[in-house]
Amino acid sequence: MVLVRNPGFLNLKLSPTQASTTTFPCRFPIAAARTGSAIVTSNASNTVFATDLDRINVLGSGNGGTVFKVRNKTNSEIYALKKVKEYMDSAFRSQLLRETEIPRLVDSPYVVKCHEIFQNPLGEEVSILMEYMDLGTLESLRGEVVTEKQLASMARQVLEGLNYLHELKIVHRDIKPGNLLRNSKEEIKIADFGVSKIMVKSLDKCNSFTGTCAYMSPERLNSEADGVTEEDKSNVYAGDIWSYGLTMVEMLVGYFPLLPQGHKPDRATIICAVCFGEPPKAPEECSDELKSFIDCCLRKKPSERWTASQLLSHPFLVHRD
Ligand SMILES: Nc1ncnc2c1ncn2[C@@H]1O[C@H](COP(=O)(O)OP(=O)(O)OP(=O)(O)O)[C@@H](O)[C@H]1O
Repeated sequence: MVLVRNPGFLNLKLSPTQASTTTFPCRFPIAAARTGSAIVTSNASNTVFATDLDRINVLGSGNGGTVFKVRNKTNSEIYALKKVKEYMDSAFRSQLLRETEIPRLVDSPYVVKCHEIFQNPLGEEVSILMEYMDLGTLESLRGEVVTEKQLASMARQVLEGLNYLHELKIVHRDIKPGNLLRNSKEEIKIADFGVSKIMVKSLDKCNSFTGTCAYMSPERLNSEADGVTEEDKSNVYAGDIWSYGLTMVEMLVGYFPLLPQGHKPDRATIICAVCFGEPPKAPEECSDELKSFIDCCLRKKPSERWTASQLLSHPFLVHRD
């Protein structure tokens, strides 16, 4: 089946910086790799130096910083370089820790690769060199026709990435169309660990109100609600599955599915819709398998939601190989 999609993606953030097409030389005040404390980590076999990079244009910006398209002068390789915002307070330091700690652990074809992390000697300025995804985020798919086959391919790739992260005990906490990147090889990868958290010991601080609230699960938005148990609160991975399910429905219908199309979202309306409304469903004309798949992701009770690993063997994905 084919669904005709409409524009209307939810955007609860400020407009991104307009992309510039001007080429200008790299003038990062960041030290190159292997110069004392300058480099934090490297996953690549061929180290890239900050001074090798020419900025091409701005790809976008978010709460965490600005992302540039850059070229390595030595071999013409293209990358995305995220310049993390400069803060000198503890918020900056903890963001820095998250941004630099997690990419070091992650190596999956379904997660945007982090090649290098540059830091200046004082540590107050950090840039992350990433794999460049030439088609941008899933938000750019608005208005396009998405078949169930295409959706299954998209859904599987994101799920492989989530399953990988969850097995490493990493909760992403901000899955949404704007954090899923595409390239022209038809690959989709999870990006942006700005609010991720490694759950090595437990769940502790994962109940704080960070991330994009529109895609947050009911138990995260209102952990004090009747019926939310301690077990529910501790099942933090299920929160990613809710956000994922919502994102997949949005890909199908073309607008944020918890509100009527064209409705301007505000925090209070979203919280009411998530916590007191019925979970969104796949449209009536979809196959039973797709309807069931969405239902398994969007159960209000976290313990009833399927895990990433269970969803990977759901008939909606299995029967579309
Ligand atoms: N690896 C990449 N390749 C290509 N474009 C990218 C890459 N990473 C980010 N971008 C672009 O840069 C934009 C900003 O990314 P960034 O991670 O800073 O913020 P965000 O995820 O949009 O917002 P926030 O951090 O507030 O959630 C993205 O929306 C995307 O268009």
